[in-house]
Amino acid sequence: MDSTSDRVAIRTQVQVPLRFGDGYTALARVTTFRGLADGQEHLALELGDPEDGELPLVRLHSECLTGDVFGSARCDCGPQLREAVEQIASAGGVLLYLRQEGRGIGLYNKLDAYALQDAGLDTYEANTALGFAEDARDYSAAAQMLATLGITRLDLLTNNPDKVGQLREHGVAVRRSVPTGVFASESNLRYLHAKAEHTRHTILLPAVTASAVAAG
Ligand SMILES: Nc1nc2c(ncn2[C@@H]2O[C@H](COP(=O)(O)OP(=O)(O)OP(=O)(O)O)[C@@H](O)[C@H]2O)c(=O)[nH]1
Ligand SMILES: [Zn+2]
Repeated sequence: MDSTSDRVAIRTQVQVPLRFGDGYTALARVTTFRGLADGQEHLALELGDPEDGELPLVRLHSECLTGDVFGSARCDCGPQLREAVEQIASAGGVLLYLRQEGRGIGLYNKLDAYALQDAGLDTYEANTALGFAEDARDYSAAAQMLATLGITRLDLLTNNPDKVGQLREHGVAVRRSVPTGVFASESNLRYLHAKAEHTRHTILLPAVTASAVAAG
């Protein structure tokens, strides 16, 4: 852990009851922080309680306004977020909601990348065509948040090996990664294939069809 973690502190903790459209409810303790490395307004949602001797289940969820809020079918973020809340509330753990829209390039740039994808580039090629890294996310602040909450050992809900690797580099003991569901549809199949092939996300997918390619 780098020395900036020493300066990170809890700013506020509040209880937020969550209620989803289908009636599912959960109670979250939401924590905000002072002094995070990247200065962003990241949130921690603590849900449930791990059984004695069990490790907390943790998800680093990267913000996706279009998927998380509006239900965009271009990606799998919305269903992953909902699944994560349920799994963590059941197992006990924390969801870090990280303000890393568009894999760290921001919302407008992500939408520019969508336009390039509609012209034929894949999700990573579109980032580089815009002058960004393929994936600009850095999980230092996430490691600081976990340390501040006293979480040093955990199971990580993800298919992304980079999240596991970066957390371990920051001294977090990730025991194992727990795969998320695969929420494939015709609209997001090409995007999911690019993640599996390009950044080695551990997701098993059906073959891309001609109509899925057209859908981007
Ligand atoms: N730049 C860019 N960002 C995207 C695109 N589609 C989704 N995102 C962003 O990608 C982030 C989610 O990352 P993913 O690569 O889908 O999944 P992950 O978080 O790496 O992996 P999991 O933990 O397994 O879900 C969110 O911040 C989305 O806004 C895209 O086409 N271009
Ligand atoms: Zn998304």
